[in-house]
Amino acid sequence: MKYLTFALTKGRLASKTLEMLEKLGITCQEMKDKSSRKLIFVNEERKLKFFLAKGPDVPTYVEYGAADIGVVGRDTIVEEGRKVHEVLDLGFGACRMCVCGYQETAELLKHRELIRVATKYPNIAKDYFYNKRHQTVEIIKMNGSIELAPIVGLSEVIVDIVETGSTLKENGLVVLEEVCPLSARMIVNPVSMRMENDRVRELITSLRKLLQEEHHAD
Ligand SMILES: Nc1ncnc2c1ncn2[C@@H]1O[C@H](COP(=O)(O)OP(=O)(O)OP(=O)(O)O)[C@@H](O)[C@H]1O
Ligand SMILES: O=P(O)(O)OC[C@H]1O[C@H](OP(=O)(O)OP(=O)(O)O)[C@H](O)[C@@H]1O
Repeated sequence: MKYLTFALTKGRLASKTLEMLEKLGITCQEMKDKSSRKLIFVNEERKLKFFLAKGPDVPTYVEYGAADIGVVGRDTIVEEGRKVHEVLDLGFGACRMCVCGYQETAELLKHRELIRVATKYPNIAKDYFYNKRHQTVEIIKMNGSIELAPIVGLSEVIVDIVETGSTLKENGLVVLEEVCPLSARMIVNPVSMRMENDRVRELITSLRKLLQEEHHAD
C-alpha cells in the first residue's frame, strides 16, 4: 500500500488537526516530541506520513502531489489560488477576514477614496476592493503585525484576520467591514482524490461523522 502524505500547517492548526486525528485512532507519537528536528513523521501501521509546513506552502505541496492531503486556513487557500480540492470544513481555527482601521476611516471607505491597504493577503484584498467594492486602492503587502500599519501611518486600513478582536481593541482599531468568515479546511490533490479515492473518502467520512457528533454534544 502507498503512503498517504499529510501536509499540516505549523502552529495553531497543527495541534488541533492532530487532536482530531487522534480521536479517529490515528496517532503519530514522534510528532509530539517538540525538541525533535525531524521533518517527516511516519505511522507505519496505517501507512501515513505527516509533515509540518508554513501555511502558504501547504497548498503548494498539495497541488504538486508532494502531499496528498493538507490542512490549512481558508484564507491561505483563497490567497494562494492553487489547484486543489477543498473537501471539508474542519470547524476549528474559526476567525474572520476583515477590513479594519480607526473608526474615522469609515468615511474614506464610504466615499471610495483612494486609500492604502496593508495586508498579508494581497489577492484577497485586491478581490474585495476591486471586484466586490469597485474601489481603487493601493495594496501594500506586509508580513506580520499588520495592525501597526494604520498606527504608524503606513496605510489607512488593513485587511487582516480577526479572531477575538483583542488585538484591534488594545490598539484602538475597529472592524470596518467583514470580507468573509474563515476556518481550517482539508484539501486534497486532484490526482490523489481519484487514485486513492477509497482511503480519502473513508477519512472524510470519519472526520465528518466526528464533527457531527461534536456538534451535537455542544
Ligand atoms: N487569531 C488568529 N491569527 C491568525 N490566524 C488565525 C487566527 N485564528 C485562526 N487562524 C487561522 O490559523 C491559520 C494559521 O495560523 P498560524 O498559526 O500559522 O498563524 P500565522 O500568524 O498566520 O503564522 P505565522 O506565525 O507563521 O506568521 C490562519 O491562516 C487562519 O486561518
Ligand atoms: O482578534 P485576535 O484574537 O486578537 O487575533 C487576530 C490577530 O492574530 C493574528 O496575528 P498573529 O498573532 O498570527 O501574528 P502576526 O500578526 O505576526 O501574523 C492576526 O494577524 C491578528 O493580528
